[in-house]
Amino acid sequence: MPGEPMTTDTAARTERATKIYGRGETAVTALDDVTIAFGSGRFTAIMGPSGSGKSTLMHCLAGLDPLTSGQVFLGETDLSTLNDTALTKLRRERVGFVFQSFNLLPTLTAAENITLPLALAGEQPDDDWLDLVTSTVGLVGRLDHRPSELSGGQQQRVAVARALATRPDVVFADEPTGNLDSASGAELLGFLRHAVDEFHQTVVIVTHDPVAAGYADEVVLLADGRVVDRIDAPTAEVVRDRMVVRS
Ligand SMILES: Nc1ncnc2c1ncn2[C@@H]1O[C@H](COP(=O)(O)OP(=O)(O)OP(=O)(O)O)[C@@H](O)[C@H]1O
Repeated sequence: MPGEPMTTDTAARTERATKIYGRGETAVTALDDVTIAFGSGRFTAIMGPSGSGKSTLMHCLAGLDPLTSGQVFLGETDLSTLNDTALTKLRRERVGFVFQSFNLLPTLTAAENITLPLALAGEQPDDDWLDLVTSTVGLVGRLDHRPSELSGGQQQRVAVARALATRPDVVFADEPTGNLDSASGAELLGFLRHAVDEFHQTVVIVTHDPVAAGYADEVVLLADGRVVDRIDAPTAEVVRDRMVVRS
């Protein structure tokens, strides 16, 4: 029914989302009236040319950046109704992040980095869950190491385990394989895929890489701040072809 909150299996969605940076002549429309839903337990890759609005969409979905107009919902929660304290709490408890640059705290061990979101939220770790997550990403035996004692691939696995620690509604990953060699990148994408298949985790990544997009259930293609294409069950070849058609 019109106006009813969506009760379908949607983890996150936008409704006519517009984001304009700056004002007047220098204003940039980074998102232009985007209405899109991300299904629960699905792996979505956001793609598109540089400057097409990929990071902006992800940041707005994750409550890191407010919209100029329109709405973002995480589950049933309309982010525009939340004050800063409530938004911070939502990000801590219901959203997981993986960044291109790992963003681990150098003085903490891998285990401490992984449980940091729980500590910040004042929650007790669920040891069985953390054991499952750390063994899934192959970190058992490395948990006492600090980031500087880990390879890039291992550091990013810590970041993935940290993102999964709170069992968030959505894990957002911005170019998570951007700083990894292809073998470590493939391994990392395999872990994200496993989290979707085995833990019913919802994952949304931004990537430029058609091979990375091939791990997703769906590709959302942006251009000039708009959704211009969606590809179901993408393969790297199909993604490459569709990107060429649009370029
Ligand atoms: N904080 C900001 N202030 C002003 N303009 C911004 C800001 N952030 C992004 N933009 C502009 O908004 C547009 C979309 O940027 P965004 O970073 O979302 O694109 P992207 O698709 O993620 O690009 P890339 O692939 O290069 O990372 C660009 O024109 C960018 O210059």
